[in-house]
Amino acid sequence: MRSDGSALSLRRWVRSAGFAWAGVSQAYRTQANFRIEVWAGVLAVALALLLRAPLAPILLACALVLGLELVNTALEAVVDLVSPELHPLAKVAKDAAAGAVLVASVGALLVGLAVLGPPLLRALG
Ligand SMILES: Nc1ncnc2c1ncn2[C@@H]1O[C@H](COP(=O)(O)OP(=O)(O)OP(=O)(O)O)[C@@H](O)[C@H]1O
Repeated sequence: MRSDGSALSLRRWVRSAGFAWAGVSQAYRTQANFRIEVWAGVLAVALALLLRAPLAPILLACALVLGLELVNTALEAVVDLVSPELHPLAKVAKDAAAGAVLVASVGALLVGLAVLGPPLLRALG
């Protein structure tokens, strides 16, 4: 009985993960900003590996930016669904969600500079 339940939970988890991956893949295909952030993250991780810099802060910063970009994409879709016409509250919602991505991106840039800057300067100098 218990193993049947575990198998069912695993199947549900795999199914949910499939939907979640579809969301990531859809965002990559349709959102230019998401693609830029993915490749900026890949570049930062590659640099960290090359320079033997700490990887954890870079990975965390990338996950924060990409996660918030996905939330921003979801919120834009919901706003467009419920308010296809212009509305001041729709503007507040979209601008605040975009602001969250901006704040995370500036933070990620600063983390990147702090973590990768010194080893990069040593390697170049
Ligand atoms: N329904 C709306 N009512 C009022 N203002 C809106 C509405 N939709 C969009 N806006 C304004 O236009 C801006 C751009 O909205 P848009 O939906 O084009 O998103 P975006 O920032 O271009 O993102 P993306 O390029 O990912 O679609 C919003 O940040 C908001 O200020």
